[in-house]
Amino acid sequence: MNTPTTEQAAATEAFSTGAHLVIQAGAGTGKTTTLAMLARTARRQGRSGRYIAFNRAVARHAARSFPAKVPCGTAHALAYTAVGRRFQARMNSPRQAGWRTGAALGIDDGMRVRLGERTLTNKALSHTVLRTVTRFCQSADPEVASHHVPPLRGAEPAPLHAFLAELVLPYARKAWADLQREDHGVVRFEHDHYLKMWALSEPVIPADFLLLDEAQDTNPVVEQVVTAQRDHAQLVMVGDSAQAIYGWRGARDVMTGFDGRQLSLSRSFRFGPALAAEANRWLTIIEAPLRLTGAPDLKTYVRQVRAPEAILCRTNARAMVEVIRQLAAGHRVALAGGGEALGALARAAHDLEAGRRTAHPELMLFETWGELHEYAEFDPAGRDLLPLVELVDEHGTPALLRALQQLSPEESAEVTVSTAHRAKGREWASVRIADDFTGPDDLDELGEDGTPLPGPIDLDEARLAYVAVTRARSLLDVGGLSWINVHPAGDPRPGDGDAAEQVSDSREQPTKRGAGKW
Ligand SMILES: Nc1ncnc2c1ncn2[C@@H]1O[C@H](COP(=O)(O)OP(=O)(O)OP(=O)(O)O)[C@@H](O)[C@H]1O
Repeated sequence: MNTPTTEQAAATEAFSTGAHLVIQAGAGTGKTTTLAMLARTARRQGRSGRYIAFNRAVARHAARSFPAKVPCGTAHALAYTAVGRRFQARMNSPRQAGWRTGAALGIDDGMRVRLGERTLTNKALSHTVLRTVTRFCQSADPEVASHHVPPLRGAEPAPLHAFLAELVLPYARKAWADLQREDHGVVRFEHDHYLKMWALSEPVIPADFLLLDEAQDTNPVVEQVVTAQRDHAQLVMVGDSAQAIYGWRGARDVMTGFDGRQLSLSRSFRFGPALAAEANRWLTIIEAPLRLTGAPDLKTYVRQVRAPEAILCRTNARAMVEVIRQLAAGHRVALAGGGEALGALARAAHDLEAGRRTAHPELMLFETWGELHEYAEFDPAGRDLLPLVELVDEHGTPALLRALQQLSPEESAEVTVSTAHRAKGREWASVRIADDFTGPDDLDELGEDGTPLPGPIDLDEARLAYVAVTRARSLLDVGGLSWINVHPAGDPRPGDGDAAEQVSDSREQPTKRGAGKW
């Protein structure tokens, strides 16, 4: 058993008082070990409770170090026991195309509606109806409403979206009503559906304490259920606000603003002081309350790495380029999360190039490759698709599909390519940051030396950079993030007002480069 650090001892001590807690656990600081310490303390006090994670893999990892009597599971598992099991028969129904579900809900097969410059087909409408229900299920709202209707690529302007919402809502409400039937229905029953039904039933979780992991990226529906327990259960929100990178998907950082005693874990067990210093530059930019301390006995070098174990990219398109390069160099390559999503996009691009509409949910409003090209190049809403469009233009879809077929499983790969988003929660001995983590554009102003001043750093980009650099144990090649070495905010001195002005919060202004999905 590990001897607790001062911070771990302080967390255990605070936990034993029964107070609500927020534990900011920096990257690699032994979060699970600490939570298991809390769980053991509770057992000694004769208190019962549970650990809640956002996915099963994380819950299983925690269960390995937790006392047997403290269950580790997901919010979905709790909801399944309470509500979901009643819908078992519906969950096993075969998958069917969205347009068939749409037809069963009354969407006419031949339906075509003009949406600005684009045409909404029955397929696109059906898909949007189902996405609307999912978004409602992930929200804390009591009813399906127009803000749950997802923005459609190519039809983002507000009047078009309002028109779309009017079309979608009656079908979405019908779909939600259909889902209430336990025995059979026309909409395929998914896990998010019973989670929402459970949340709407205002459940009381019988527990003296609840440990919510990854609390910096919590769905509003889970946040609502967990925070509603605060009068009878001790709540412990654990995670790292500096790693909140799913805000664009509707996740919320429940830790910031939660009324509880604030604690932190800052001593890294993953890497040494040199990497901690690199991570701290980003934490300073984010204005996080936490600064990491590297493990003195671990040597981590920050320098160029020729053959890293992992290459972390900002976009999926760049990940694809890295896969092609590594294959060309004769390496066995894995793509974290597999190649399915990119394969679907490559096939969609292929359809559009052939002048056919695609069934890909993101690109359903486009009729030709040229249309998508124009959207990505000239519409600010489509700008994040530009890397993908350029990738297809440069390599061609057959080459992309061929490369995806040559992927190896991670266990046997020499190098794993991943997006920074997918790399969250993971670690490798050596990591290189890919070149698509470019710095902010220069301002129009010139500095004293006559060169253009660099623009402010987007805070969402800085959080992603922090996640990326903290994945390495022994070697980090900062690669595409090297621009931080010459940016005024890269090494701010205490009280350096100019440097503090060199950051911008994308919660206030939309990010220039989109959410970083593609
Ligand atoms: N007090 C301690 N003394 C020595 N080693 C420790 C201590 N606390 C945690 N560790 C070690 O740190 C490593 C990471 O811990 P753990 O598995 O709890 O982290 P995690 O929750 O998986 O990851 P992260 O901290 O990155 O979120 C483990 O090898 C663990 O044994």
